[in-house]
Amino acid sequence: MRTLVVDHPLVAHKLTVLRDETTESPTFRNLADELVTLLAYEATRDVRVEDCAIVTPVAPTTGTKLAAPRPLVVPILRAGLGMLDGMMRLLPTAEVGFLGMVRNEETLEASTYAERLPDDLSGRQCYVLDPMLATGGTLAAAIRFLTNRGADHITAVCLLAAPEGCARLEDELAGLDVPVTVVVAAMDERLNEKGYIVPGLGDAGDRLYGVVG
Ligand SMILES: O=P(O)(O)OC[C@H]1O[C@H](OP(=O)(O)OP(=O)(O)O)[C@H](O)[C@@H]1O
Ligand SMILES: O=c1cc[nH]c(=O)[nH]1
Ligand SMILES: [Mg+2]
Repeated sequence: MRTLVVDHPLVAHKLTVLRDETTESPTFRNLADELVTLLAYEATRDVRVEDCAIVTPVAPTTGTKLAAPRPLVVPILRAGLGMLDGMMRLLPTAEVGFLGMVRNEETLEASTYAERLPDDLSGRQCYVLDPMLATGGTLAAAIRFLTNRGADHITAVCLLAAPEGCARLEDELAGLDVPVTVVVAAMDERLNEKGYIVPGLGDAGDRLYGVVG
């Protein structure tokens, strides 16, 4: 597994406002959207492309286009939905599949409550969107889900990660014969006793969409 922390002053600035507890949902949503577009630029560095012939107003030439099959973007509901538009801005022709997953806040185990994905992902490049990589349980399960269906290249785009979650992911994916890259705006210090990222930004889903009971 490859982890890429995007080191850029605009990312750092926007992330700082995002973390601030006084930042309200509308601003939080806008910042998450902008941050993802910045991360997407790095995350798509190895998107598959092929040559194509075109004619400019001056001369024929060989250009580059996204290769078939189209990449699949997979936001993890709920919080990953806040990253979808920002990703699609750079990959407007990608397909989108959905995975609904929730972490039990007592056991910290992730479970899947919804799925709308192609049955066959053979040969597909997948971009998984989830703002928080905390214990890593959710992302590990999502990656397993996609590779069990045949996905052969996974890039996860996250806003924040904890070192403990990255280590677990590395462990769980050790036998996997599929390249996995995690692109993240910042690697935080640690998890607290409740499995929250420190200093983090709190519950990403709640900050985007409000507290659910
Ligand atoms: O790395 P983990 O320890 O598994 O935790 C990370 C998960 O927790 C959050 O989702 P949550 O379960 O709060 O669902 P939500 O998006 O509906 O709020 C977050 O968006 C990740 O999916
Ligand atoms: O810090 C955390 C950990 C898990 N999920 C979140 O939304 N935030
Ligand atoms: Mg949540």
